[in-house]
Amino acid sequence: MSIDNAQIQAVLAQIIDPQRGEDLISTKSVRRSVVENDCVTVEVVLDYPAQSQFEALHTRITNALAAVPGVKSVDVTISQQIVARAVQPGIKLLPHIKNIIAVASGKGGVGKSTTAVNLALALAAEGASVGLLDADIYGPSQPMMLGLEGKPESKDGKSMEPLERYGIQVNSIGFLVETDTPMVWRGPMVTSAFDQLLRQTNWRELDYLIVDMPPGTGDIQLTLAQRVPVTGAVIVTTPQDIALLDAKRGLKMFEKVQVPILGIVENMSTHICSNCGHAESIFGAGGAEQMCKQFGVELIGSLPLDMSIRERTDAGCPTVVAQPHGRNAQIYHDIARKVAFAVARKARDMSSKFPDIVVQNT
Ligand SMILES: Nc1ncnc2c1ncn2[C@@H]1O[C@H](COP(=O)(O)OP(=O)(O)OP(=O)(O)O)[C@@H](O)[C@H]1O
Repeated sequence: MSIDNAQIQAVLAQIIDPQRGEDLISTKSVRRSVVENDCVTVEVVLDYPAQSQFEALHTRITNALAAVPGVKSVDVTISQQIVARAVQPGIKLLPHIKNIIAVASGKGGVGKSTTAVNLALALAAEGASVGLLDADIYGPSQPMMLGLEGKPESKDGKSMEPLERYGIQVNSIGFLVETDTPMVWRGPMVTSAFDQLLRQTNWRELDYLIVDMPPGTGDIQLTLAQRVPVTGAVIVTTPQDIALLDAKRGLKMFEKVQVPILGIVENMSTHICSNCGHAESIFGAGGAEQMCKQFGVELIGSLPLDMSIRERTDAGCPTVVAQPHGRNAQIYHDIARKVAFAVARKARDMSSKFPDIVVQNT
């Protein structure tokens, strides 16, 4: 008796994507399945970056299908395709950038830039095309965190080429001004500098652009959140009450401009003693979790206050590349996965499918 495609689909519906906890059929990951003369061909396309998981998934699918009685051969291909998701109503996507993710914090110094750079590197490590825009106009730290110096090249005198490091494209206000120059920028100047960095950089086909936002929730941040097509925001906080209070303000600001919160990262949640490894909640515990419950958002990761994070990041080699198999890198990878899932769960962007409507008096 020959086998049919319904049997194959039924087997695929039993295979759970371990990253996601959902089966391959309900996540619409099976792009094509064909049975010809009892030979099975299956094409799986994941909508989030997961290159490191391809091999294991390939083996599982192949073994499951090969075990179906009557199957002569199995040919499985796995790839990933990240698509542009919907942004705030009325704002158009930027060319060459599929998804912009803002990394924000209500308060300065909580580890927003450290989280942003490690998030960008973790997404890139899974095969995504990633850019990092350092919009922290008051204190750009990405050049130092990535060990990058120099100015972006300009081929036409108008636009800039992003710099590259560890496989990600980068631009920062820090490349354009002397880093030790005190910057007393007024609001409108800040937003125009940000606009230039965002729109005049020749980003090359990005799946994700991670934007390291300036700290705070004032007019500048609000303007940025309003005029940039943002897929979602990640809010970084520390466990102290004061930081949480500011993080709540940040959360409300994004809600106000209809930018969804993809998750909250609690940084410096426990202190790890570098001598004995003892963990202690010196800034308090449970605050971020409570805040997430209150606002119905996900706590997507907690990083300890760990000297190695500061040492690596401040030395220009962030944790995800410096210690890729370490515990902290795994936490950043986990955060990146959750961010990518949250993005993938959003509706696709359809604005490019509609023509611009021009109203004319004739
Ligand atoms: N989990 C951590 N453990 C130890 N040190 C950390 C951790 N996270 C960040 N740091 C260090 O804390 C300092 C501040 O971090 P970072 O610059 O990322 O904060 P920020 O919120 O972006 O600050 P700013 O408001 O100035 O932009 C840096 O020296 C960084 O290396």
